[in-house]
Amino acid sequence: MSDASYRDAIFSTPLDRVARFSFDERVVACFPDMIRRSVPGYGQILGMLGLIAARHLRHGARVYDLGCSLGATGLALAGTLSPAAFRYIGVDLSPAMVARARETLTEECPDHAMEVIEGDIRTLEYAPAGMIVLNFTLQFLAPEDRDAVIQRLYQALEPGGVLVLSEKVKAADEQENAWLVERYHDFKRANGYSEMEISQKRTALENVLIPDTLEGHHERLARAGFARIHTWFQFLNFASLIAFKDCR
Ligand SMILES: Nc1ncnc2c1ncn2[C@@H]1O[C@H](C[S@+](CC[C@H]([NH3+])C(=O)[O-])CC(=O)[O-])[C@@H](O)[C@H]1O
Ligand SMILES: O=C(O)C(=O)Cc1ccccc1
Repeated sequence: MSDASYRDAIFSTPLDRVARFSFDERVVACFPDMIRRSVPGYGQILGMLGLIAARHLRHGARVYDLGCSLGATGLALAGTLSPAAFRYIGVDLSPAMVARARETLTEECPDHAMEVIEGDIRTLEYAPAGMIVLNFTLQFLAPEDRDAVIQRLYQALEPGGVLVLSEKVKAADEQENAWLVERYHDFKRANGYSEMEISQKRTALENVLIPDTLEGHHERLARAGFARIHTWFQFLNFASLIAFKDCR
């Protein structure tokens, strides 16, 4: 079993051609370290998911975790909620991520109902769900696919259901955006990334991770039909929103 976790050194050596970033075996091996050192507030967002579910999830309802990577959301929920409280369904397109997530969740949460599906969140047939988590995944879809996905998720949610959407965001104001990006790079430096790692990662993510503005997210969620939308977390250019489907 390959449950070792390594320090992220993917962009630590000079590359003559920086390849597009992809979620392959090399990334899986260092993913927990990478996401913790690269996403301001990641641990706090995960910690709140269980508390949000405890308040808003119908007992026993399905929870989808879309772009689940190694199943961190599943682990966080299982750490807070009883086995009868929810059924977890993680979905990821990367076979390497799915294999590792299945191993971890089977081992760490033997009493909870934890399923991981290898699939594309754009085309998946969704069953009715009480909560859907999109943690840093929508940003990797082509911008023209994002409206349709959010509309499908709205349809899949039960009345009273919630969508939690966490994303890297951009500020509409150029100066504000530049300041946020510079401080984000300071954050990465403070977390041990070198200038070369920061700049090569930036190149690898160009045209792969395309951030929307917070206003853009609010507008898209409203267009899909969500009754109430709150930004409940922001740390530099990283934010999390919660959207409520009306009880009818
Ligand atoms: N169309 C798609 N369908 C399914 N999965 C996809 C698709 N496109 C990308 N992915 C998957 O979305 C995940 C994004 S990571 C999410 C972190 C996690 N949520 C976490 O809270 O730890 C964020 C990051 O690494 O920056 C990857 O595992 C991709 O394989
Ligand atoms: O490393 C970066 O520069 C990133 O933006 C990485 C990232 C962003 C959002 C979620 C996970 C990783």
